[in-house]
Amino acid sequence: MASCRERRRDSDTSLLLEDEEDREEDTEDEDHIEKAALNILFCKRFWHLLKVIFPKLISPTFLMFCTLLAVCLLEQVVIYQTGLIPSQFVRILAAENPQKSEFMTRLWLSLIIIGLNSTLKSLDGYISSLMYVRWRRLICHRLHQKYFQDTVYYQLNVLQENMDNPDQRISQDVERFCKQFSLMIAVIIISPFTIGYYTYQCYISTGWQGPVSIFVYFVTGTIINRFIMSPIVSLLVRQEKLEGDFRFKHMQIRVNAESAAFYRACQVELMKTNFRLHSLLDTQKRLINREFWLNFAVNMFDYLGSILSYIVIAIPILSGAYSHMAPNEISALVSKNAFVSIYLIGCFSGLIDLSTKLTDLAGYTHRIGELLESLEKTEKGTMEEQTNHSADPGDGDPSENASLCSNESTQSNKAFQLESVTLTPPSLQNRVLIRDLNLEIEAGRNLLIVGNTGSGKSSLLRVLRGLWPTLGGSVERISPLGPQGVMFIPQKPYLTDGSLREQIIYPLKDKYPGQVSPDDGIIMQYLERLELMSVFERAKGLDGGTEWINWYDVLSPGEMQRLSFARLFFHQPQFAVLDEATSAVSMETEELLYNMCKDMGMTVISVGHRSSLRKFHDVELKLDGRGGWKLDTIR
Ligand SMILES: Nc1ncnc2c1ncn2[C@@H]1O[C@H](COP(=O)(O)OP(=O)(O)OP(=O)(O)O)[C@@H](O)[C@H]1O
Repeated sequence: MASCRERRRDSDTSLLLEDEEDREEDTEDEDHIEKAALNILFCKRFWHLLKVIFPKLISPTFLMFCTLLAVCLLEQVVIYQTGLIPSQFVRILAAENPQKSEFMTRLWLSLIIIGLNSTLKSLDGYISSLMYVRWRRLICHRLHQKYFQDTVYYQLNVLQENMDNPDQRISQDVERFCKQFSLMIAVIIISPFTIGYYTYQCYISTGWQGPVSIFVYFVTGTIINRFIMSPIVSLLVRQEKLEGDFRFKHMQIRVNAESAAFYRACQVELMKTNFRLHSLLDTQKRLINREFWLNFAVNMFDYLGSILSYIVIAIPILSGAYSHMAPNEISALVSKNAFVSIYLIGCFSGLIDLSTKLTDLAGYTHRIGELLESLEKTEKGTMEEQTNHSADPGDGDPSENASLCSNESTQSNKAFQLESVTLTPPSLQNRVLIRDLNLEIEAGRNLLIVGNTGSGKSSLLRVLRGLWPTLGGSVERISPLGPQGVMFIPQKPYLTDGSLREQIIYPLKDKYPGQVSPDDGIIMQYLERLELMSVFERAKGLDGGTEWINWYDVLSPGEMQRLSFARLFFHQPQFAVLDEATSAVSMETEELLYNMCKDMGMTVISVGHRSSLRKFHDVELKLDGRGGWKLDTIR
């Protein structure tokens, strides 16, 4: 008999599967509605991306494009000459008196043409690859520029529920889009020229019947492919999303391996990870089923095309149009005509083949376009927010301003002035955490924010930082946010990739990369006082840990918090906002840290549960989590 725990696990799995089935049905319905809209959206989003990769007319991308066009045209001339080689040999060898000198000349010419052909083909691939790199750089730069604008990355990752896996879109989808498009571009740009030229050649050899039958064949192929293609695009978009979800699940385990291991969570994590895998594979299977018919149609058209070329050539031969010619001339002409017709059909087949690549391209275009639109919308919202708060000193870019302790000019008596502020979580507007709060945070008056867990303490800090909007009231930010004015130490210590120095000077950029800086002495003093010398040694010095990327795996929570304080002491802002920043250190260390803040003249705004914190503060703001608050002086 299955144990109670196993039964519960089974029921969890079946609930997840039922959930997924419901979602599958919903997506089927949505699919129909989305298909039409997706096609219009594709054109809009593709145009948007084209404007990113071709920013202006005279640009390196445009020059590359022109060079590629020239190379492709030249390549076509050489391909035409290569195609004529067999007919020229047939004419020489099938003549009544074959001439050795004529044969040798033709042989040398053919070798030169083949050499040229190979060079041009490699050049065309080379330029396409260079374009791929350049496009990827342009699109990623554009996305990064918007993503890292103010708090846009926070809003996208935390507050916007409809935007899945922005990281995957930037790192993977852009790569695939650029690769696919760079492979298609040569075919797209050269097709009008080759089709025009070979249609003319085909007309000369076969009369109007040849080109017309090939055109009819192409149009039929395109219409059939169009019908098969449309459901594939929405499936591809979904597959990319599930691919990102699956990768995210593995990343979650990677980042939280220790916590999961403490819970002995292997079974539940196995179930959840397999669930993501199965959702992905089911969608992939549906996609493969649909692609079967697309591939079938594409292959049918490729092979039917070769038969059609013989039908086209047969028409003038069977109607006796070439009966007056010598046998070697007819053979040469048939060989030449075969090449022209087959090449023209090949051009059309190439365009039909593009349809499979186009579905992939459309999927990536939607995902990148969606992200770009969302980024633009969020960026606009943030800018409007900033304009509304134009009285605020603004965030600026703290990393640009690398001066240590040069905050005299920006010193102000107050950090924040809150009037009648009402605050709710962003997606739960009926759950008021704080109602009509009036608060003035001024220099020299340390503020302690207390309340039960979930009562809105960190949320108030989010509002102060401008991450969350308020439901009502006004928040005036008087002191500039950043290492010179108001510096936030979040509840989860944030350690970036890079050396120990980069952790300490964060969010500033390294002023003296790889050199001894004048700040080294002071940094070492802080490391010693905070008992972080063992970290200094393990990191092989301030600049030694470049390959030691994941600090979270190798530092204890207490060490991470002390490192955050080393950062705070390095910057010495006028106001320090500490969100449970000493929860993982001993009371003695907590006392040392607060005393150091006091000695440096910092005003602290702390969130915390420990009663030992009271003695370092002057005022206490108590939240009840239902909107109520109380401000008391601490004696
Ligand atoms: N991004 C979010 N979207 C919606 N609700 C959120 C979000 N972040 C937090 N909340 C909710 O807002 C409420 C207040 O959260 P907050 O983090 O401010 O609590 P807190 O008082 O700091 O708690 P703790 O002492 O446990 O840190 C909680 O109920 C929380 O679940």
